[in-house]
Amino acid sequence: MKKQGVLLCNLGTPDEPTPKAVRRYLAEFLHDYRVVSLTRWVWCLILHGIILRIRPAKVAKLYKSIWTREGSPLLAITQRQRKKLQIMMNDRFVEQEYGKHIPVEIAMAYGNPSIPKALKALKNQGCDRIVVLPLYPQYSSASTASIFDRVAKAMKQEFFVPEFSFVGDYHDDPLYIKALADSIKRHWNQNDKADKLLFSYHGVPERFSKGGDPYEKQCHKTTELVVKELGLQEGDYLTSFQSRFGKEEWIKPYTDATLETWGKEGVESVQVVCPAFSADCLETLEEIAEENKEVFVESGGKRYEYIPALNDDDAHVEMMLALLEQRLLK
Ligand SMILES: C=CC1=C(C)c2cc3[nH]c(cc4nc(cc5[nH]c(cc1n2)c(C)c5CCC(=O)O)C(CCC(=O)O)=C4C)c(C)c3C=C
Ligand SMILES: [Fe+2]
Ligand SMILES: [Fe+2]
Repeated sequence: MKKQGVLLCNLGTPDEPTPKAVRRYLAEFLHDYRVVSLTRWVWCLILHGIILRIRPAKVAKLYKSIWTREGSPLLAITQRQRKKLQIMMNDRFVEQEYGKHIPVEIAMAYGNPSIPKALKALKNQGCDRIVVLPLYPQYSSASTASIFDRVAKAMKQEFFVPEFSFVGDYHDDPLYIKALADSIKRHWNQNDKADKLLFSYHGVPERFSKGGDPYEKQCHKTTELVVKELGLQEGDYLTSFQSRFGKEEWIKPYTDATLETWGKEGVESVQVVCPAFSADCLETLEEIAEENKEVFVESGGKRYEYIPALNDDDAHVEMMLALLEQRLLK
């Protein structure tokens, strides 16, 4: 029987909220062809000549505003998810059924802890079968597939490649949908329901959808299933896309433009949930909770609330456990 291990992956984050650390992180991230696929020499000129000279100082300030005593929220939350998942697995999974204890490691596609290091840690614990769970509910080539590439690259120099099982997406998983819907209901119990519920997902270039990336469709499906569970009617909610980067067209409608229109049209209150993010991070805590609040209020809106990501909620970790149970061999 094989010794199995689990690798939880997320996108990555700088080691410190300083221009130097942010530059290092962005350089690794933005060199990935899955993320930006312009002709290499053209992109390298833009990236090294402009972006990596200007963006790190600006973005480091934003990271400083969300940094915690445990470090970057994205990493701190992923560490908490790992800890809870390991405890739940130890409690629930009968060791004899799976051969041996199943270790859980975390890794980031860019920055630390790196995918090669985490895979080495699993290998050192004797794992010869690894389930990789990218914590991206909706598949995208810029997120999920880049993890696939990095896992494969880490194995390139190895004589022995373990057996891998790779989770592609869980955008319509019933436990994920229920956990999301319950988190929204919880928010409604603690704060009154707003005029509108905005489902804001990380955006990708339009080119992705045209090329066959199912991300946009999967985002709409997630919204459809959650609103069904919540009993919302058309007009009560909308799906939008945030975090635009660069000059090309990204999938629409844009989150900021939607909030501006709603504010101007007299919508008084809005609640925003970000189902593409399994952990709170710069894109939710700063862009959504702060920047976009300003957009809405300055356009005439009165009440604006961000509904936190599922983070290390029990229901979220239970969902991870169920996804793994479907893939771990007995
Ligand atoms: C350059 C284009 C980008 C694409 C395409 C993209 C897709 C994408 N990203 C996430 C998740 C996250 N992105 C985060 C930050 C972030 N994203 C981009 C660019 C693209 N993302 C940049 C340049 C940054 C860094 C911040 C900045 O400079 O603006 C994060 C947060 C990381 C953190 O440290 O908190 C996450 C998470 C997904 C899911 C996705 C495709 C669907
Ligand atoms: Fe380069
Ligand atoms: Fe991103």
